[in-house]
Amino acid sequence: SKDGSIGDQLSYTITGIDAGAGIMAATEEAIEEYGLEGYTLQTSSSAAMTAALAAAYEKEEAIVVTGWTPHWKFAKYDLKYLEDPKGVFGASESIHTIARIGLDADHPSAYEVLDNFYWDQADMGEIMVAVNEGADPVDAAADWVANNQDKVSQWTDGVAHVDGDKLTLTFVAWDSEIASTHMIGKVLEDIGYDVELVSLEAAGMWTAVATGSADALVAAWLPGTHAVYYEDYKEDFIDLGVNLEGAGIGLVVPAYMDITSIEDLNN
Ligand SMILES: C[SH](C)CC(=O)O
Repeated sequence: SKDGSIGDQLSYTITGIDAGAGIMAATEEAIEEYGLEGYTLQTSSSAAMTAALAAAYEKEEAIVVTGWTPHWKFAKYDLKYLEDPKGVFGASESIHTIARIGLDADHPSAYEVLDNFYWDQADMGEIMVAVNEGADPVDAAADWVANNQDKVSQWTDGVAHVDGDKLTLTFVAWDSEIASTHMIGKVLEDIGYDVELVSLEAAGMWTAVATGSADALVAAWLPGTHAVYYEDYKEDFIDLGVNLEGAGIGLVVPAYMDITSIEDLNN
């Protein structure tokens, strides 16, 4: 192609995020399975990845990132997932809510709201886009909750309010989880909890709930992406089920790149 091989254009680099994210393990597996000669997966963060994407897109340069849906990048840029014929990145994922053992006895109202929590990609997207456009996540979450009382009341109707009980939610600073965690934290505050949000790496997020040092997380990507963490801790938490469906992970490139499959990275 015009500027040497695809690998040359990409400097044989896949632009990743934080090391503990499941998508990073999946990408390492893809490098193996597809025999991506000479490629390295760059570890950074969700924010650094989106900054690199913006810079490349601006100059119509080649880039391949570890990408996921829902995410604001698909609204902002013309992007595509590379086909994954070997199915390394799995099929559709759901995001689950995970509670510590004992939460139902200690904080029944929080447990009930977390168990009821379910929303869709458009809901999450509203908060993600607002944050990407400069809003503080606390404000973007509060706006969404204020504007979506019909949906929120389905989670909170009939749930007893509390008076300042302390609650800790853990998450990883992925744009999707910044949105969901701030939102459900605001809902829990509105029924009286004093909510602390703790941002950790993926392993730390899971460990905190599994050891009971945190109360819950709404950031479990299953069945594939967080399978390792789910298996590690499966006796030590309560899976409250799906809070968002139709999620997905994979390798993502700008539409201007003339490749369609992960296999084309070897061209
Ligand atoms: C980056 S996705 C939101 C989740 C994951 O890969 O662990």
